[in-house]
Amino acid sequence: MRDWWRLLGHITRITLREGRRSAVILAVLVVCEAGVIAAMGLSQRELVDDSAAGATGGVIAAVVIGALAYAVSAVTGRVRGNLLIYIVGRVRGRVSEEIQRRVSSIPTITHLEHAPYIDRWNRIFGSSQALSAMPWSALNSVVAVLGLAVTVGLLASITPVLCLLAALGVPLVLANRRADRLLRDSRDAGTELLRHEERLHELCVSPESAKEVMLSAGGPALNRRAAAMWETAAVRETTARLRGALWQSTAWMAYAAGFALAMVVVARLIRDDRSTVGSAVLVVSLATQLQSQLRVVLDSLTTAAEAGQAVAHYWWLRRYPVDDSGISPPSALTDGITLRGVGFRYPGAAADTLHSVDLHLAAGSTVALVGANGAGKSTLIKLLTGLHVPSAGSLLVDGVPLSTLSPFRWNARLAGVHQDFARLRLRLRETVGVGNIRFIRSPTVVGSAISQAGAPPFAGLETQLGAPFGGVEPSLGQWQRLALARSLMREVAGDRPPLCVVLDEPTAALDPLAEHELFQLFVDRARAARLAGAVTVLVSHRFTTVRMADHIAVLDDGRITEQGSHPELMAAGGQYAELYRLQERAYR
Ligand SMILES: Nc1ncnc2c1ncn2[C@@H]1O[C@H](COP(=O)(O)OP(=O)(O)OP(=O)(O)O)[C@@H](O)[C@H]1O
Repeated sequence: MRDWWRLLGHITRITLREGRRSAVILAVLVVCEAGVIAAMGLSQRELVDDSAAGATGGVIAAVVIGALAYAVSAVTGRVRGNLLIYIVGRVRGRVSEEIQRRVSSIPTITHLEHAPYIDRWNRIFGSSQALSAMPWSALNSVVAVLGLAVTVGLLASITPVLCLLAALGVPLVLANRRADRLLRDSRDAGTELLRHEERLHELCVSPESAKEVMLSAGGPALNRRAAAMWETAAVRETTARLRGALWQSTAWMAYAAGFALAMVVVARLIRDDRSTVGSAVLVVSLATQLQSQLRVVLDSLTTAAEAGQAVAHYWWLRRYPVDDSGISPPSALTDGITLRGVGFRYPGAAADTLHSVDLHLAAGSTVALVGANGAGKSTLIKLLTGLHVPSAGSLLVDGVPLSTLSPFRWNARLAGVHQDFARLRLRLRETVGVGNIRFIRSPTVVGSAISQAGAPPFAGLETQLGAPFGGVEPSLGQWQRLALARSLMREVAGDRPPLCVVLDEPTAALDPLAEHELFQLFVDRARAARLAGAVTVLVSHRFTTVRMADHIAVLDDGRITEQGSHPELMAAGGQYAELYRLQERAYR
């Protein structure tokens, strides 16, 4: 509950910052609207009773109050709705920005790769509306409860038994909510089916997959499956609608019966001279408003509760460790990077991916990681770059644990390309320039990075990339060169040289000659950067490239089985030598 209040305070402060005057007007309107219902009912009662008694002054006063109440109701309803959309929209923008900023400032990628975390983000983003509306749902709840209390008080003032009418409004509102919930649940349950249905259709129309679908002649079967899924979801939704309508009709019948009984009670009171015709009018007026008042109370309580659920996720995010208090990495490596007994298990995985890895990446050297698919090479790269944190052992940078370095300052001293490089379909200048955002507008720096990576210049730096955006669609190899160019941006711009360059199959999509040239380029750079002691870590399945490395580590099922220089490993005659000879024979 403390978290709820703290968040309410936080969102209220954002609301006041975003539009203090609009917020104050809205708050006044919300409070005014609560009094309007009672004023309208009372003015109608006075109008009828004073007309019957021939009290002209009373009639005029009732007409003026009634007219004012109607006018306020009409104006406030419209203005209030628009103001609420405006204010909550602005606050939502700020809240979403804050959430995005926090998510992107987490230095590791664990939270982006694993289902429980991803579900949390989705829930936090999904509830940004409820969070932004928190001050209003809280105020609405308080005002609606007060308004309801006034209505019930007025009914009780005629005769206490009429309070039961308010009680009959509750099933009505609950039935409406149940109908909404049934519909929502059916849609939630259908979401997965519809997502599959959409994916199946996408398979048939997206250029990448359509080729395979055509080859396998599987199009009609996929379409049939997709249609069946859509139908199942549609039937579920229709059934939910019918069930909801049944609940609503039953509750309306009960409310209508209660209303009729209330009118009988009032009629008897009038007959016995214990009440007036005006009171009957008041009952009709209040009874018609009661249901909407109850709905507002329950709706605002629901919104507050929804926000309450989001509160827990929100504070979880706020408390997620984003620690940048660590020390700076050294300006140059003298010893290198050492892995001591490093183990790693992905969150939620049943087994470790890396087991007791001992490896020394000497300053200024080039180290190649080789091994079968799934051996753990990319995972090791992710640990070196701080994208994941080892589950066991230690990773030392010049003898200092990586965990004690500032993750952001360590990031700033990394360069390279990951296996799953991004295809940024922007303008060529931006696609490459994001590698060093300060120089994204510099044609000299961007142009130089492009030419050093041997990436195509296309029709100039402002060329739009990506066929879906009406631009040029680079080939896979060209995309990979663009990723390489991106990774060169920091160095080309003259930033501090990297301490660690990771190249995870950076040239898998390149032809062998291009791969050889590019790797040579990176090796030369690494040698040139020897002063900074940069370590270059390369993952490749091509042994002609791998043999150029100073040190080679062979990974098998998350363990290092062999390591040494190319001649040493060849002389040892182990797995490396066998694989090397196999590839050599294949290329002969
Ligand atoms: N995000 C992840 N969550 C859970 N398990 C993962 C994740 N990424 C990789 N793995 C698992 O870790 C193991 C090692 O994967 P990794 O990508 O490091 O292998 P690799 O040696 O680089 O393979 P390849 O040569 O195919 O690129 C695999 O069994 C893989 O299924």
